[in-house]
Amino acid sequence: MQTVPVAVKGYLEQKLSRKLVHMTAGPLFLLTWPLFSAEPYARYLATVVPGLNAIRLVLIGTGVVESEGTVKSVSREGDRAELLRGPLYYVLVLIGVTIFYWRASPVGLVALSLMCGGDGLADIVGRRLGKTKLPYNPSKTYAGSIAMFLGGLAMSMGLIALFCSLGYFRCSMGEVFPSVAAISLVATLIESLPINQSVDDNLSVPGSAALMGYLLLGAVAPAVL
Ligand SMILES: Nc1ccn([C@@H]2O[C@H](COP(=O)(O)OP(=O)(O)OP(=O)(O)O)[C@@H](O)[C@H]2O)c(=O)n1
Ligand SMILES: C/C(=C\CO)CCC[C@H](C)CCC[C@H](C)CCCC(C)C
Repeated sequence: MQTVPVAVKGYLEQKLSRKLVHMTAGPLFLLTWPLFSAEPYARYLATVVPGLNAIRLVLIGTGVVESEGTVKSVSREGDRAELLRGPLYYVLVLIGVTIFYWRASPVGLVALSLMCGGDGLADIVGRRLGKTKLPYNPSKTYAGSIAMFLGGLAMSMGLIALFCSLGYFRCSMGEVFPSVAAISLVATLIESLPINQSVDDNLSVPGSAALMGYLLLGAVAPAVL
C-alpha cells in the first residue's frame, strides 16, 4: 500500500490538501445559494464568483498572471497549464449547475456532490486504503470506488434534505433516495473507467450524473425558485 506522508512543509500533504479543496469548494459555494433572492437574475449573480475564478485560472494557467500558491494548491504536479484542465472544468461545472439547475432541481446538487464529495473522497480513501485494484483499471481500487459511491450519495442526500427543508423542492427523502443511489452508482462506474486521460473526471462524473438525473429525477417539481 502506498505510504502517504501526512505533513510535508506545513500542515497537510499537497495531494491531500488539493483533494480537500476539491471536496469542499463546491458544496461551500452551494451553501451560499440560499443567500440570494428569488429574482430570476439571482442565479446569474451567483455565477460571478465562480466566473471570476474561471478567469483567474485561465490567466494563471496561460502565464499571463503569476501565482505560485494557486498553482501549488490546485495542480497535481505543479505545472500551471494543469489549471486549464481539472480545476477549470470544476469551476465551469459549478457555473453550469448554477445556471441550468439552481434551486429548481435536485439534479444539480447530485451532479456537484458526486464531483466534489464522491470523486474527492475516492482519491483520499483509495490512496490510503485501496488494496484490491479494479480488474479493468489497475490505477483505481474497490475501496476508492466504494468511497466515491458513499461519499457522493451522502453529500447528495444531505444537500437535498437541506434544500427541501428550505422549501426549494417538493420531495420526500424516501422518494428520491433510490434515484440518487442509482445515479451515484452509474457515476461511480464511469469514474472507475480508465478514461481519465481522454475525459477528465470533472466532466465525466457530473455529466453522467446530470444525464441520469434528467432520466430519474426530472419529475421532482420545484416549490420555489
Ligand atoms: N476509484 C478510485 C479513484 C481514485 N483512487 C486512488 O486515487 C488516486 C488518484 O485518483 P484519480 O481520480 O486518478 O486522481 P487524479 O485524476 O490524479 O486527480 P484529479 O481527479 O484531482 O485530477 C488513484 O491513483 C488511486 O490511488 C482509487 O483508488 N480508486
Ligand atoms: C483542485 C480542484 C479541482 C481539481 O479536480 C478544485 C479547484 C477549486 C477552484 C480553483 C476554486 C473554486 C472556488 C469556487 C468557485 C467558489 C467557492 C466559494 C465558497 C464560498 C468558498
